[in-house]
Amino acid sequence: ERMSEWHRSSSQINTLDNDKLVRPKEKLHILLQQAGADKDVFTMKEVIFYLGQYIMKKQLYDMKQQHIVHCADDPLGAVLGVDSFSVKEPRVLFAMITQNLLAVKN
Ligand SMILES: COc1nc(N(C)C)ncc1-n1nc2c(c1C(C)C)[C@H](c1ccc(C#N)cc1)N(c1cc(Cl)c[nH]c1=O)C2=O
Repeated sequence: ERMSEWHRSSSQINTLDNDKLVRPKEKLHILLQQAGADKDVFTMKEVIFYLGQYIMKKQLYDMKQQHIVHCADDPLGAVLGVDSFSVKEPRVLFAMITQNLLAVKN
C-alpha cells in the first residue's frame, strides 16, 4: 500500500508539474548549468533531470543508503536549504526546489 501511495503521489506531482515552465533563480541555475543545462527556462521535468545528473555526477548519494543525498558540503545544500534528503520524498523535494524557481508568464 505504502509504495503504491508513494508512486501515486510522485506520479500525481509529475502530471501536475511536469510541463509547467519555470525560471530557476541564480544559485539553482548555476547548478543546472554545471549539470549540462544551456538555457534559462525549463519544464519542471527538466529541472529534476538536471539536478539528478548533478547528484549522480558528484556522487552526493549515501553509498550504504542510496536513496539518501548528502549535500551539507555542496552548493546544492545551500540551494535546497538542507544537509541531506531522501529521493523517496518527492513532495519534500518539490517544495525545496520550487523555493528556487520563478514562474514564467506564457
Ligand atoms: C540518489 O538518487 C539515486 N541514486 C541512485 N543510485 C544508483 C545511487 N540511483 C537513482 C537515484 N535517483 N532516484 C531518483 C532520482 C535519482 C537520481 C537521478 C538522483 C531522481 C531525482 C532525485 C532528486 C533530485 C534532486 N534534487 C533530482 C532527481 N528521482 C526523482 C525525484 C522526483 Cl521528486 C521526481 N522524479 C524523479 O525521478 C528519483 O526518484
